[in-house]
Amino acid sequence: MTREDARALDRADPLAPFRDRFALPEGLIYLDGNSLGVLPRAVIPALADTVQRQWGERLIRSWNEGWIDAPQRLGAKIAPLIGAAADEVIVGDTTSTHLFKALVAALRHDPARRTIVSEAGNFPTDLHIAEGAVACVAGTALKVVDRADLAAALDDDTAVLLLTHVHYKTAERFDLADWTARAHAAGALILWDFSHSVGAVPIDVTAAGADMAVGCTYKYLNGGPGAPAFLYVARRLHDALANPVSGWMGHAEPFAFTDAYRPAAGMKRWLVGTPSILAMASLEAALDLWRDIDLTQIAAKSAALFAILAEAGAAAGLPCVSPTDPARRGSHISFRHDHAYEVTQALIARGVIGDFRAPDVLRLGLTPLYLSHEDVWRAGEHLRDVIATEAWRNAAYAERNAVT
Ligand SMILES: Cc1ncc(COP(=O)(O)O)c(C=O)c1O
Ligand SMILES: Nc1c(O)cccc1C(=O)C[C@H](N)C(=O)O
Repeated sequence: MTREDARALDRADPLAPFRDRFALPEGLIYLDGNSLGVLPRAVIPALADTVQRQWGERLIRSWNEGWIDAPQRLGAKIAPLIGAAADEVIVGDTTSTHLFKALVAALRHDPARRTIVSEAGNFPTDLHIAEGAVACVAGTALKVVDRADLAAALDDDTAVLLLTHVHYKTAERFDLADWTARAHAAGALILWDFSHSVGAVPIDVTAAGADMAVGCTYKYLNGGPGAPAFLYVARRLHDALANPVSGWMGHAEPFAFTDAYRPAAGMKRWLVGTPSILAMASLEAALDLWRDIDLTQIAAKSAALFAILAEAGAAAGLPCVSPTDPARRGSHISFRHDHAYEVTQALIARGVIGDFRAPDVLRLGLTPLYLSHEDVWRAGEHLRDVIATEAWRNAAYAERNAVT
């Protein structure tokens, strides 16, 4: 791949016009959109309006002018990105909180089933929250096994299988329909974490028959730091599952101010307390970008960007830990190196922002909406140079940051 080849791909790229809709810092090649997405330009006026007019002028009246329905309205905007119906998704809280609510609900669904099954090496919060959930439901347990042992771990004691669709470190992707069917064959529910797949790969929860899913919105959906997360529950389970964090926003009549809790119908029962409207406003403006986007174009461009870095990594002699088959991975590429931390820092010093995941992974996010093929080609050239010249052996690059 030459720079000219990359430029030719950019000229033919149907997603190229979206780049201008993001405030990309000058001179930076940003390969960390899988951790914190770039600021969409539309967020700036949307936040200004929310602060100055909605909060500043309309004040409390704004609750009746769009704020109170924001969780459902934003859920309906996320729904097409995961193949759900508009009324099957709600936005609010964090991914961690949604995981807790969904896991406890699943454990209480069928008291004869007492186990959560999940994967060793899953993103830590998923396992930590699962640990917390079983501690809250007497007689239940968490079974964490290697990926190769997951199928054998499912049995008639499994209440719920918790899987992260795309692995945060390696980018390995579970087959959504296949693993949903396996959980169902064992009589269990399935809960998917789409944090690394929503906006990165096509998802169809309806076709797969998935039960529940959660996901964060600050990565590929560019909702902003700490943007509210989403929860999907299949409509057939809406009445059957109960939110254990029974707050007033999930009440059937929050403004009746009654003492006793009575859950709302549909997804509204999964709400807890007052949502952060400023965070919702930022996310909503970011979600509106997705209205006209064809996810198959996202997948095709992601594969093309991956191929560029895979070639550069191979030329540098770096082992790639991400699957070679695009259908079996998400939208980042990870390489192994004994000094991956220092390599990451050396790249950052050159204006190529990726991240390090302990103990030895260099992770580079490929966000088709705002990266050009030429950006990624240039990142590949820097990577080759940092490895070939051993530029990473600079003592300054070994100093550890709090957030890596
Ligand atoms: C798979 C996965 N789940 C959950 C989270 C985060 O959860 P929260 O937004 O609650 O911090 C992340 C990343 O931060 C993640 O990669
Ligand atoms: N959520 C994050 C945060 O609050 C600070 C730093 C990084 C993050 C992340 O998103 C980490 C990310 N989930 C990962 O896959 O590593």
